[in-house]
Amino acid sequence: MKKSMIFIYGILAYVIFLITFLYAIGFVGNMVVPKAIDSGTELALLPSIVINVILLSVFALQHSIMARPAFKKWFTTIISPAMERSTYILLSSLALLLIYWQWQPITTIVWETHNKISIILMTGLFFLGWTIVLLSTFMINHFELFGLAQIFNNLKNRQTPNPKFQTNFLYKIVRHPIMLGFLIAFWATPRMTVGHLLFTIVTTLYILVAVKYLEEKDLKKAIGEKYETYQKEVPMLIPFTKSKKKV
Ligand SMILES: C[S@@+](CC[C@H](N)C(=O)[O-])C[C@H]1O[C@@H](n2cnc3c(N)ncnc32)[C@H](O)[C@@H]1O
Repeated sequence: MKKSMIFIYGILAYVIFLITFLYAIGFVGNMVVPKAIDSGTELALLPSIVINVILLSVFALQHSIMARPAFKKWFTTIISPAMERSTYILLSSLALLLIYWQWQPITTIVWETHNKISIILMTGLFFLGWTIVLLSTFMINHFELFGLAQIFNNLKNRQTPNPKFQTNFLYKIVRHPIMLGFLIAFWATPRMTVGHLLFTIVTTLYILVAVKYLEEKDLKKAIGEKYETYQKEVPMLIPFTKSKKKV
């Protein structure tokens, strides 16, 4: 494909990702967007659970399979390496849009607070979580993470350097601040329904498994001893739970 076409494709993929990311805040927070986690007509409990778990599994499978080095190696034999990351974020965004579209609300309340201070605290934590997610992408490399560096370098006939292993800012406090941000944003709510809780439990389990058994395995293989030292010194997700000096 022509370099200019790849560039336009990558920009489009990034714009779709940005819209999907912003929609996620409204979807999980039950605010602003037309279809949120607790809105819509309710089905019976069992079909709702089955549909929702299938939707989350589609995202988890797409996200995990396409992120593995072996898959990327094969995939870049059929598409330009410059398009690989953009395609990954585009398909992740489509999987998320499918969740927003087909999500079945289950609105039985698990917890709810009417206390003003608790509502402010929970809502503040919710936005803090999303802020941590966004800021952390810049701490590793936002432009490389979302394919923009790859399409720009390709357009300019330049090689994109291999991603750098980062241990700066929030990456000094936990090894996975992006995932920590998501966990905070998903759990912190003044009004938790069964549907929201199902979403939160499944995504929490997915994050724990994907980070520990997939991402860290690949990072250890790629970075080696330096990553093992990082694992010993910096906690995975819960800040200040390791006594050793930080890297
Ligand atoms: C969606 S990001 C999530 C990063 C990390 N798990 C987090 O929660 O902050 C996934 C990409 O980040 C990369 N990555 C993870 N830790 C990194 C680090 N410390 N420095 C640079 N890249 C990292 C992984 O190789 C993967 O390509």
